[in-house]
Amino acid sequence: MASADSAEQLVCSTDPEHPANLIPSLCAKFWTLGWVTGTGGGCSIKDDDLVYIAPSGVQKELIKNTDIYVLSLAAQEPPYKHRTYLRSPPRHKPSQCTPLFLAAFTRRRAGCCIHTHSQWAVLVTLLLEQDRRGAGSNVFEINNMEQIKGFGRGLGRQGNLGYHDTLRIPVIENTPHEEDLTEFLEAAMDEYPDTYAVLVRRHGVYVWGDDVHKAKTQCESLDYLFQLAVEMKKLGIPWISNVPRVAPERP
Ligand SMILES: CSC[C@@H](O)[C@@H](O)C(=O)COP(=O)(O)O
Ligand SMILES: [Zn+2]
Repeated sequence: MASADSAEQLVCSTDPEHPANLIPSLCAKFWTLGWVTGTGGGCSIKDDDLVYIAPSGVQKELIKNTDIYVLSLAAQEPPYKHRTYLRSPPRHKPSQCTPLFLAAFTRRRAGCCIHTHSQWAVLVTLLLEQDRRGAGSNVFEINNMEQIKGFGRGLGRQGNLGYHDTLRIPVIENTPHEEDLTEFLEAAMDEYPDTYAVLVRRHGVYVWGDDVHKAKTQCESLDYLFQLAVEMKKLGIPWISNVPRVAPERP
């Protein structure tokens, strides 16, 4: 661990964009959306080699910068089960989501990963569970929706998805302990190399992005689409439609 002074400096900044300040302010916003309620959910930010992590089992909307754990990614050994920290506040433990956040940082070169317990995400996994008819039910698919344009095409690919593209978000089964989700999340990342999110059945969703802005806007777009999908299901409207690709004729 770093000396007490240097460990403090890792989280003390007057810059609101500093990760140790951003995690508390983002979590406070996410709480108002019902994403991190009752201590569930959270987010983590990677800045160069440093990873900033919230404490476990605390009210996420009340976190302070001094509650934040910090580790050096380069100093960790895969599969990241045993981790060493540059800054480790003694009052708590680092988030149980840490190995899942690290999977997004190492496998997807993400700069930020958000985990929500949004009820819309959970409902989508329940609807897919009910519809289970073969392998297709382990993926959420939707097309021909403007908000799909809020998603990147995938790691190393330029631009965003188009209106007619199909957005696919894989679903993994929940496990009794959060850390045990890691290998299933990694397998879903391998199977869907372009995805920026993985749903967890009856639990929530992990969403990441190249930076905080992209992770946040993709998470917002996804939550919008999950809510829309639940309402569409109630109205009997399919998530995949065959809207013609030709532009309508001008009047
Ligand atoms: C309401 S408890 C939820 C936890 O088990 C877990 O799913 C979670 O999202 C948050 O874990 P935490 O270790 O508090 O960061
Ligand atoms: Zn969770």
